[in-house]
Amino acid sequence: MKVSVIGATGYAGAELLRLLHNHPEAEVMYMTSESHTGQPISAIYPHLRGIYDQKLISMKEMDKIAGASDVVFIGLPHGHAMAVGKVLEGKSVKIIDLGADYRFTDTKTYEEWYKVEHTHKDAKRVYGLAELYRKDIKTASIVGNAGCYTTASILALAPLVKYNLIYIDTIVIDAKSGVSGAGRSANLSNHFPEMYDNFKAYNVGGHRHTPEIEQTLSELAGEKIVLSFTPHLVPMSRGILSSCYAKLKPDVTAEQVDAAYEEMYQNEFFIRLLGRGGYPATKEVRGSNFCDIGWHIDARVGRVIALSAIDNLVKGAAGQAVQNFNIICGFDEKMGLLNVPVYP
Ligand SMILES: NC(=O)C1=CN([C@@H]2O[C@H](COP(=O)(O)OP(=O)(O)OC[C@H]3O[C@@H](n4cnc5c(N)ncnc54)[C@H](OP(=O)(O)O)[C@@H]3O)[C@@H](O)[C@H]2O)C=CC1
Ligand SMILES: CC(=O)N[C@@H](CCC(=O)OP(=O)(O)O)C(=O)O
Repeated sequence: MKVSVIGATGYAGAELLRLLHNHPEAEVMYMTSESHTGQPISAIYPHLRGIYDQKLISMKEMDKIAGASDVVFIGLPHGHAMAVGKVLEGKSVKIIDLGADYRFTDTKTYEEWYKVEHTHKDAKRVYGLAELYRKDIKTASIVGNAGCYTTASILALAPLVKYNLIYIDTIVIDAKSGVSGAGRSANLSNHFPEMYDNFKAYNVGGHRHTPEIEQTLSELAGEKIVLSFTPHLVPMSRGILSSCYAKLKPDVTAEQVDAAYEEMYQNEFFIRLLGRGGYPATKEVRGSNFCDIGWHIDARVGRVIALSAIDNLVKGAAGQAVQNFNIICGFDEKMGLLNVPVYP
């Protein structure tokens, strides 16, 4: 399959190139950048030297890109993928957007949280969280790859919601991310002295991943879920650890909770269940497409605490995009994604 990467100079785009290099069925045709057009990608990312030395082109050359590609991956900041989607409309090219433009079934919610007008409202899109929407992704033309915090949090909570084990109005998510989650463009919070040896929450009560998590969990529950989500910035490069709390319904046993996780994920290669009492760690998934999940019952207060760890750039972005690519192309879902986590 011929693929191109729009926004190849971002952390997500570069990670995608790393994974595509190991994909036996993917051939990278074009990669784009607006600020480094004409330069080889390896001049921006020296770790790609000798692997990808082709020159970056502008996404203004979209006709050329579309003509040469079966699938276009988009790694642009939110608000920018819609324009690409519109240009590619009607062409026989599938889109996998790593940003948020195509993640919402209700574009009003997108506009409300992202403060951007949605200019491609009628696009038929599928939410790109493979473990839950695999069947729809198979035939999709536009996949809105799930977000990073959302992937970790939804996967940790889904069995509890699906099997009706918790009070859905008691969900609290406390998530922590490495700094690469904020992208490569520097802002003050990513500046080394601000971030290093520091640990802080941000966007409390208003992070834009809140409605994305609510959208999927509500679909699973069959009723509207609202929840609290608090993200934190941790001084590490990669990784997300999500700690999710909820009140268990009366008489729900620990064994029922165990059975829910096992039943829901028994055939999911990328979900590694650490079981009741398990402690996932970001380093144990680093560089891989795995999502590790453990859960605990705090019987004293009647709560379940589900913990999940992912690499934000892999299962939270580029790896998930490749998983979705495999699904829409009819390949084995694991193709190009069998790399072992990098440890220590
Ligand atoms: N980082 C992560 O962990 C995750 C990121 N994502 C999503 O992936 C997308 C890319 O994120 P990430 O790689 O981290 O971001 P970066 O800031 O690292 O990269 C952004 C990319 O977009 C391009 N770009 C920036 N502004 C514009 C613009 N105005 N017009 C056209 N191109 C532009 C840049 O190219 P140029 O060379 O031209 O400057 C660069 O290639 C975002 O939507 C993000 O939300 C999703 C999940 C996780
Ligand atoms: C640490 C950090 O800053 N993370 C980003 C979220 C990651 C991201 O890129 O958002 P999407 O998954 O929606 O694409 C943030 O909180 O804005």
